[in-house]
Amino acid sequence: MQPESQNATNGPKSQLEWGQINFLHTTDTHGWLEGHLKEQNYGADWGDYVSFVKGMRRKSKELGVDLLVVDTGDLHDGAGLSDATSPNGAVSNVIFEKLDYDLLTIGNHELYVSEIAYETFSQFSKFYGDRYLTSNVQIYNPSTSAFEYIGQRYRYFKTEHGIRIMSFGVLFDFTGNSNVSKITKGADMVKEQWFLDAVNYHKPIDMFLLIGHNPVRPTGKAGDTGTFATVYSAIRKARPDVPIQGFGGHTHIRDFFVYDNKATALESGRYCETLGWVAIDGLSCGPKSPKDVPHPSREAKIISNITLPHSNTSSSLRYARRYLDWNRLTFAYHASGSQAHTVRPLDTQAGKSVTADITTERTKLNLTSLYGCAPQTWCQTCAPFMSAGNIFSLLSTALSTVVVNSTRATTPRIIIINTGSIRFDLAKGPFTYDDSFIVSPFADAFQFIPDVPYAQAKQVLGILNAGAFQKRSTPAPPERGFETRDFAFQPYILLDGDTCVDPPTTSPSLHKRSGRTIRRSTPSPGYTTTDDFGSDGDDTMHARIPFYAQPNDLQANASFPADGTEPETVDVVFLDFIQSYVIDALNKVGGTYAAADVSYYLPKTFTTNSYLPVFAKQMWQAHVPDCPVGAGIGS
Ligand SMILES: Nc1ccn([C@@H]2O[C@H](COP(=O)(O)O)[C@@H](O)[C@H]2O)c(=O)n1
Ligand SMILES: [Zn+2]
Ligand SMILES: [Zn+2]
Repeated sequence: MQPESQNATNGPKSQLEWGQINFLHTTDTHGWLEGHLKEQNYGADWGDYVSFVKGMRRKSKELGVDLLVVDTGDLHDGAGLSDATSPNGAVSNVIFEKLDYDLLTIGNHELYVSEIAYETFSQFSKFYGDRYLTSNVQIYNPSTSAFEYIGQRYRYFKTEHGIRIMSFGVLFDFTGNSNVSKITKGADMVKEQWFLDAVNYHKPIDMFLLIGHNPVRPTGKAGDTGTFATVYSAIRKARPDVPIQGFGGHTHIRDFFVYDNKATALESGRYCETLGWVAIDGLSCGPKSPKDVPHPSREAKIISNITLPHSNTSSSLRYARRYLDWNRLTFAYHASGSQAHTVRPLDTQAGKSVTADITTERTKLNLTSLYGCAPQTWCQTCAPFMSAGNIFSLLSTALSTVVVNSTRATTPRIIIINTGSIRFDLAKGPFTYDDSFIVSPFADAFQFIPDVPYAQAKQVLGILNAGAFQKRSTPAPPERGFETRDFAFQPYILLDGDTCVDPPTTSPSLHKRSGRTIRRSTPSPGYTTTDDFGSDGDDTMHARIPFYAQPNDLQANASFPADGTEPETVDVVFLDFIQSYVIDALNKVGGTYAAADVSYYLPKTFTTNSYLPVFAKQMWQAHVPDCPVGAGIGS
């Protein structure tokens, strides 16, 4: 938890619009429940969010409207709190569960590892009961010897104010799951009898809620694994006029897509940086539109040139969408009424106790244990691939230095990793046990094929990088839904004693309200989103950060001949996660390799999470500015 007063240069631009029904949406939290300790703009923790939701539920009650809180999956792989335990999520899921979600669904990160999939089935899914939707995801249950849905296929329910909702939770066409689960492709699921029956339910449906770990924007290209358009189309064909509201995820971006004049979908970023907000008015049922607050005013108009079935009748629905930055200033401003006359404290007992739990668990897990002090910041996408500030230039050195099998140390080797194994920027200053998960969380191990003719080996990287959608790394900026985020760990400028949570003005630089004065500097770098409603969705205005697309894979070389000549043969070292792609690539250029030719280059316990700590301990022990003086170096 970071104090809201420290974040006064940027803040919410105005009150949220409230409609008859309203939604808060998280997705791809990936274990970031401690918040961003190095970026104050995303510095709230899960306890702050618990308090915020409480405040928003109270506000919705006072306004006499509905508020639903939704999450769309990917709970692990990205921070120490979720990944330093075995299995991942043993601690973080319990903290996550402090939030009384109305609807949730599963992400692909709940399905890579069988143990985690079973934990999700037996614990997480049971905790949320009929609110956990997995319309197309089943798991093998050894005690019944049958595949069973991990959660519910659908949920029909009535909101507090009487809106009758049919909801589904649909995972994209994911194929990287372990063999204990089964994912039904979206195109097949929509033909299943249970789905058709649910769409044509025997009781009235006022709104469909389509949640899913699934991008909201169809690419329109062959091989699109996103299936929201397929499910939307199936519902729309059967129910031409019923509103459909979607909440998606997986591509880690802020986005809002209009399917037709009664159907839209929101995607709310990643890593507890973004909290999504949607408000809808104009429903012919449910509560009255609330008084004394701004209302949703936008009609949904199709922007995309992708042809999908659409409603042919006019619509009375009006929408608002907003992307909130995940910090206490934002939470206090929107939930506790600081923009109105009554200012209430943000914190609740429950929220404070969650914050305390997070602190205790972080200590128990030793997450602040220090490996070394990074001399600079390296980012994923703010600088061109392999340039000085780009993380892959650092990793290329780190891989060459520490990924070495002592029995083959003098044998030339190429080391290939998928850039998607890197999940976040590496910040200047302390590089801790926690940071090792933040930057590279996976337990992917290094395998190799020995003595491959270099003539073949040197072509592998090009083939992988030219390959269609080999493994997603950083999402390429789409035509819309493109955003950037704050990488620079910018300090926020404060005035002495400034504790105000008033909204900022864009100009002039001095803002006067309630007798308090705040100096506003230029916006800090952060998300600058454009979606189907335009460029006004970000709750806090930021300066744009450059974005450079990165290739699928990175190659590092080591022990090559000192005279610059090409070796005859090399060891081809790669992550087990991309084994099949590397074998296919080698076989495309004359190789005849199979999985039987592959063995572990280093012990299986030396993973993508291991090499940076080893490198940091070797290279970053000297004191650099910004590192805590006297902090112990972790082992
Ligand atoms: N063992 C793993 C698992 C996943 N990845 C990378 O993560 C990407 C998926 O992440 P999302 O949050 O977008 O679902 C996947 O495409 C891989 O790049 C990995 O490297 N190792
Ligand atoms: Zn994700
Ligand atoms: Zn995902």
